[in-house]
Amino acid sequence: MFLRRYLSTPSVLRENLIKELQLRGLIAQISKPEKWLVEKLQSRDNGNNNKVKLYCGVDPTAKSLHLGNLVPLMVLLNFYVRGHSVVTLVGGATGRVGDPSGRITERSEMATDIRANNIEAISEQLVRFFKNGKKYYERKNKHNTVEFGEHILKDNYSWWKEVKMLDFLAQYGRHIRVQAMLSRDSVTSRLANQGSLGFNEFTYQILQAYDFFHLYKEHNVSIQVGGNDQWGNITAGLDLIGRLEPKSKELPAFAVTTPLLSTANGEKFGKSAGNAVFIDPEINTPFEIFQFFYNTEDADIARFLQIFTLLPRGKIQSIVADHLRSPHLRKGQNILAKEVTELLHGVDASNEAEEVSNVLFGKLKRHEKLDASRLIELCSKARILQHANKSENLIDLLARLTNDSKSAAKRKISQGSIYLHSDQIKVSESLTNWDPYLIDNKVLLMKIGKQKTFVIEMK
Ligand SMILES: Nc1ncnc2c1ncn2[C@@H]1O[C@H](COP(=O)(O)OP(=O)(O)OP(=O)(O)O)[C@@H](O)[C@H]1O
Ligand SMILES: N[C@@H](Cc1ccc(O)cc1)C(=O)O
Repeated sequence: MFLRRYLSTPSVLRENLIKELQLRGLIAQISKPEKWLVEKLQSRDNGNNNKVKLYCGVDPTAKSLHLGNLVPLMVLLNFYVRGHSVVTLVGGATGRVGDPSGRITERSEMATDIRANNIEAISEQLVRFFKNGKKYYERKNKHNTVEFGEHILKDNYSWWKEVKMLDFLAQYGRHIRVQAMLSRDSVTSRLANQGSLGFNEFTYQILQAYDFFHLYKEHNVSIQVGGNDQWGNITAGLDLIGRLEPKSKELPAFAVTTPLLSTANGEKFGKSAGNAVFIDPEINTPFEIFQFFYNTEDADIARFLQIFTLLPRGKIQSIVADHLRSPHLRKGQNILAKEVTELLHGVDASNEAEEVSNVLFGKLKRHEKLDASRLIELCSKARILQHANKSENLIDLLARLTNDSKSAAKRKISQGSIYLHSDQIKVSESLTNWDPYLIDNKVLLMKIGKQKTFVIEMK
């Protein structure tokens, strides 16, 4: 019986989860005693029912989660598809105070109605992320029975609204040590850089510490996951749990942090740095998510596949090996882009994004039949459809699309770098009638230079 169950378990479940996450590059730090956690998860992986509960929080400082936030959420997803329950927390209370971690300047105050909208939008995204993640994993593991955990959504305002300041100080104040608070990176780095730090931001760590304590005490949530900038806040929670909860001897609590995803010049990818790619399709379309990953450097393909997908590591190795045999075909980037778009927005959105990308980046076969209505539909969804009037001449259209001068447009034409219908027809300045080049008499594909193709609806 046990053997049968073991054999029908996806191979990925049989590896120790912590080791698996480390190999996937998803772990920066784990608090001690790491061995306890590894052994507990090992016994679950061996078929025992040893589940853990873990949580990750996000403050409602924007209307949407972004790709950086997905890194710790992918840790939760890896646990969830192995039957562990995960809690995601929206910081309705903490969002009012402002986390100083990883920031050199103070946060400005946010209007109450904007915060309320953000809480609602982020809560929906968190629910959708685990719903889509479940479907995604089921599609990839059709032949195995998978046991998912539970996803629970919380807003920390639901307990903070009951807490009275005097009671809190009397009951917990002595257990929160100022020396430890002063030594947290978020505080020392701000003060060292002569940045100002209000009492609100200084006390933020207490709020997050108490959240962990509350979830541990009331719901046995014993692991908190966050990006590595959250280490101080999470370990503040461990201190409080260790001081106040007798059961922490048998059920130790843990901090698990992920590396921070950064840009090529080392900046944390996120809202504060202003370089975030959001998962809300109203802000960044599925096509833009696809495009973001399609532009991954060769050296990052394996890393991103390990972090942002649930593909087994063996499969990732073979994808990368295949990619490196002919990197110019961008097969690795294409698989990465498809997988992440599918995980976030579903199979249809992912296929559509790939279709648009094939049109834009010249992967059309010479005689491939294109349907103008479908092009219009897909490209307007991707928000890249251009419009022109058939009476507009080539030079004006070109100058408008490239946001450049007419003389620059003329130069491009004389250099022979403008093609119609992707790269099939080189354009000369004498072109006056668009009709012979239109798809179904409606759509023009114009490629400018080596890279970019414009899809233009002609009226
Ligand atoms: N670039 C990133 N890489 C990995 N984790 C990240 C990244 N950005 C945010 N996170 C993590 O996502 C979680 C939620 O972060 P948060 O809502 O503060 O986002 P943020 O972009 O860091 O926001 P802000 O810039 O306003 O601080 C935290 O655990 C944080 O460490
Ligand atoms: N401090 C976290 C969000 C958070 C809030 C409350 C928590 O209990 C946990 C995490 C961040 O800014 O990224």
